[in-house]
Amino acid sequence: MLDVILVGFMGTGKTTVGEVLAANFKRPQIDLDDEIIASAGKSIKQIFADAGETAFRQLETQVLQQAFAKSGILSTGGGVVESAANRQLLQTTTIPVIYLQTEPAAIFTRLKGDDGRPLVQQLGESGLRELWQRRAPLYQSVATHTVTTDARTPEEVSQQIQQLIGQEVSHYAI
Ligand SMILES: Nc1ncnc2c1ncn2[C@@H]1O[C@H](COP(=O)(O)OP(=O)(O)OP(=O)(O)O)[C@@H](O)[C@H]1O
Ligand SMILES: O=C(O)C1=C[C@@H](O)[C@@H](O)[C@H](O)C1
Ligand SMILES: [Mg+2]
Repeated sequence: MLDVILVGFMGTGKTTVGEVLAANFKRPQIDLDDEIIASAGKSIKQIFADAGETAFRQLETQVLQQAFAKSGILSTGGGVVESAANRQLLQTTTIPVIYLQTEPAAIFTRLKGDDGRPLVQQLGESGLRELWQRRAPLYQSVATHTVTTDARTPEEVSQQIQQLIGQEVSHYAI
């Protein structure tokens, strides 16, 4: 069974925090973007270039559904809430869904120079800000908890999540 699901905009730290939680809990990490890359046999940039965003979203829904049969910490991709079917899955699960919330300014600082996220290149700073505004209520609509990350390190964010989901890291001593 999945322990926890991380959602949030690009650059909020879902992959990074997922790694910390997986290490602390000694559980596997499942990263949906990595699952998509493995399933397609190419990078996200290449999937967008070859098949477009719609095809990418179909793959994303497939790997999300498959992830519910797995065990561990699930880091989603930033656009997982675009699909109503995905939102319904996230809204109806009993697994805690944590929204990592980060203001656009901090996200831009983190993603400056990033070359692996096609939407960062396509949309630029103002387009990304609009996308952030449009998606914010969608993340809220699927989340059981919200953690702000702007002024927190990934380790601090992980500690906060562990407190929220009621598990002490010492129970899982490394
Ligand atoms: N709390 C944090 N403070 C500072 N930098 C961070 C924090 N969390 C993540 N980062 C940095 O931000 C960048 C993006 O992080 P990460 O890849 O984990 O984001 P993501 O939410 O998984 O994005 P995506 O939706 O594209 O998968 C990385 O360089 C990472 O080191
Ligand atoms: O926010 C998004 O739409 C995306 C986020 C990334 O995690 C990747 O899934 C991809 O770059 C698209
Ligand atoms: Mg990620």
